[in-house]
Amino acid sequence: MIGSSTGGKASPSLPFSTTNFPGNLATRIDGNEINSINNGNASANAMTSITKDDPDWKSKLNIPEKDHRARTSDVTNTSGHDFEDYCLKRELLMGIYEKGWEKPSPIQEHSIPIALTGRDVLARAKNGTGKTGAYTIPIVERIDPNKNAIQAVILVPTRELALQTSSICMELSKHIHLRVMVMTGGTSLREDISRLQEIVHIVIATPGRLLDLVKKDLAKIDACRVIVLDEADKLLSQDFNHLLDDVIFHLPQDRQIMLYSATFPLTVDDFIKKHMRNPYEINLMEELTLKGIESVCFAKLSILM
Ligand SMILES: Nc1ncnc2c1ncn2[C@@H]1O[C@H](COP(=O)(O)OP(=O)(O)OP(=O)(O)O)[C@@H](O)[C@H]1O
Repeated sequence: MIGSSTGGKASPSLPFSTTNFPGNLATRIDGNEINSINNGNASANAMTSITKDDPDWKSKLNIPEKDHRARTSDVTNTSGHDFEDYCLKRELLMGIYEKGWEKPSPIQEHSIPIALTGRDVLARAKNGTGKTGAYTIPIVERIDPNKNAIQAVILVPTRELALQTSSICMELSKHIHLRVMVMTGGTSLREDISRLQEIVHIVIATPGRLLDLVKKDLAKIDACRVIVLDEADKLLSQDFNHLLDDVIFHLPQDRQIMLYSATFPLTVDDFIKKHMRNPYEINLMEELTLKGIESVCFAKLSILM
């Protein structure tokens, strides 16, 4: 095992402060309400004052108050990229800036440009360093809102993480007509089935519920070309491991797989070898700084440790 798990999502000691997270819907509304949100409405209202070619669009954004609290080097030690460097849609940039994110964090700098190319990604970074943005930004960029199909699946180990992730995803895409669905165990299956009759572009799910709906042929993921495993170490633990092979089996051959985690224990190796193709590796953990070293396989590192 390369390192030990640092536990779940955001906590007060994490590199980015999280306490004033402006739109933390996950703490205010439950999954069913999230499921029914239509980002399109927010978009229609907000877009009336900013036209597509408006050169002053940035100055008209509704930017939250700046957070002046101290941040650790995990998030400040960047190469100086701007979100605009990645040629993202104007509407997505608006969502990013209105979330209060001025510049990409290191994991976002490493991940976004590669993920945008469709290549598989294997990323290791501490909790709270912006991993969610590192994969949701390229996913939102590549979704076609006019196509009525599940185009991306984000798998997480718990319902709480699914809700947190969906709230970030919806905030970032609030100016785009995207439909995000949370699909987790412990909720009404019937409501999920009825929600699936409507348009869904992005599914954020725990593996068991997703697989259940896929096997019943209610959730169709045969056109889904991107899958993310967030907290991949937990998803590929013995509890879930067997489910993941099954989920991947239902995806098209031509798909992108991205793994994000603070740790990559040996249990992840099998999955990487079996399903991933020449993944681009990112490792931002201090004890394994790989700056300037290319193609170092996590598997080899784990043997050395
Ligand atoms: N580029 C950015 N600029 C400023 N704040 C950011 C940026 N990216 C993410 N954040 C904020 O940092 C906090 C932590 O981000 P996030 O939850 O994505 O981290 P994470 O690495 O996914 O953590 P975990 O592994 O615990 O899920 C959130 O409040 C998020 O809004």
